[in-house]
Amino acid sequence: MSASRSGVPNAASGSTSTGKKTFPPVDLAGNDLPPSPAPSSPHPGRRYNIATELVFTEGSDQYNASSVPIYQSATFKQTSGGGGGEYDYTRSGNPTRTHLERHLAKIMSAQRALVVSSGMAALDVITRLLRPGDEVVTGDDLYGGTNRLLKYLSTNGGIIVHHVDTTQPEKVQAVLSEKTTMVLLETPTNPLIKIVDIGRIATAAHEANPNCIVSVDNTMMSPLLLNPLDFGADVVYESGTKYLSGHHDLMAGVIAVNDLALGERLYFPINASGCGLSPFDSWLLLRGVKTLKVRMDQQQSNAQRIAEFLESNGFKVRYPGLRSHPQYELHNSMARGAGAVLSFETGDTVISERIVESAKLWAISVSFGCVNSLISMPCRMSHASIDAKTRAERAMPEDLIRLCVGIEDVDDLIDDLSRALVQAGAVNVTMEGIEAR
Ligand SMILES: Cc1ncc(COP(=O)(O)O)c(C=O)c1O
Ligand SMILES: N[C@@H](CCSC[C@H](N)C(=O)O)C(=O)O
Repeated sequence: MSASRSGVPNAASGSTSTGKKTFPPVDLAGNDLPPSPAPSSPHPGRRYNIATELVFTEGSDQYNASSVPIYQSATFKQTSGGGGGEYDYTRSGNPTRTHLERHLAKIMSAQRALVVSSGMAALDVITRLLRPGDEVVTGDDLYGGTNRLLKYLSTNGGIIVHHVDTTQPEKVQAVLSEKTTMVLLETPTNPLIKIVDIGRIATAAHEANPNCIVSVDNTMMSPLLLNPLDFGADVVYESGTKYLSGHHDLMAGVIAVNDLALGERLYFPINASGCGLSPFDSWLLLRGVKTLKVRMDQQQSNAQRIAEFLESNGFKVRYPGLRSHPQYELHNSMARGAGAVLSFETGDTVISERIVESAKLWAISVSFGCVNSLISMPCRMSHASIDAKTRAERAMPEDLIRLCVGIEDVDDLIDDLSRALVQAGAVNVTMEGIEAR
């Protein structure tokens, strides 16, 4: 059994073909290990189109169960006093979790995937690579919880965090230096739906410091629509609470890498702190992933119709599926779709509040990526942990409404939204229909 207890043996460290230094492997105590031979492919690799790969899993248990069992066991019997079992303890590794990790590695075109208890736990694990004095470069439009964790690390952990407009690579370039040990990107950003050129920023970051870890939060896209590792990212992570699971019945986080020694570094805090995903949630997530494509196809086509409906009625809509999005071309050069989250402004916070409260089919909830549609006001909900002064500095409109589109009948969703817009006084009703005030 490997040192990882998670199904993937240690890999050799050294330099990549781009000259980028990689991490040496570590043992269970976190000590550096001498390089070991690179393993043969740790996951079977992708052979079929994504819709097939999402549902096709290889390997099962000794009974060839069609649905991989939930190994609801904290501990595992060993073959001798010196250990010898493939698993010893679920905090360190569990067969249901391993099965999910191998499946996700394949889906994410990564050498290794790790699953943890939430998207924030994933970011927490990644930021444990940082040391006091390290510099992080990140965006000025970020999920509120990401902003909160980075603020905590800068206040209490001696980490210097630079928030810049990551849509402008020259602004990123201006703060990059050999002290930059991590770049954290979101694209599209939550909630302003700004697009970030992952390849350009990853290249600049690695030029500034070959050891810099470029990490991309892929929650808004899912591996179906974007593979940040293909554009030079070192680590991709996402909240499995969203599209991957799709039913808002679990919390999960996924981390994926191509550098196996880096993967082992990331596994260490998962085992040490115990944030690995539980067997039951691993099973639920594995089940959810299988329907990712059918859900996303429907959510995305609904989102496109709704974005067009709002735009054609005079609202300023932020959605990368609209040709009017200022970074439409950039987004489509990286991604295979626009996702199902869009935001729009009404020009009046009270009117926005009334719209949110008048909608019936749209639940007033945080989160996104689920089969049912949600409506929210980010400044008061998902991003309320960013103080009002910072929100204003970062030009986050207080009246912003975020729509997270589900798989319902799109005409029902549009009818409900139109009724809410009229009821809230957000539109003038004309002979032709409605138009933003
Ligand atoms: C873009 C983004 N990243 C990360 C997270 C964190 O995920 P989780 O809620 O699963 O911790 C969220 C939402 O919570 C998010 O919107
Ligand atoms: N009260 C929570 C808010 C979670 S927001 C969840 C999601 N990322 C979204 O953008 O809707 C908190 O403080 O973290």
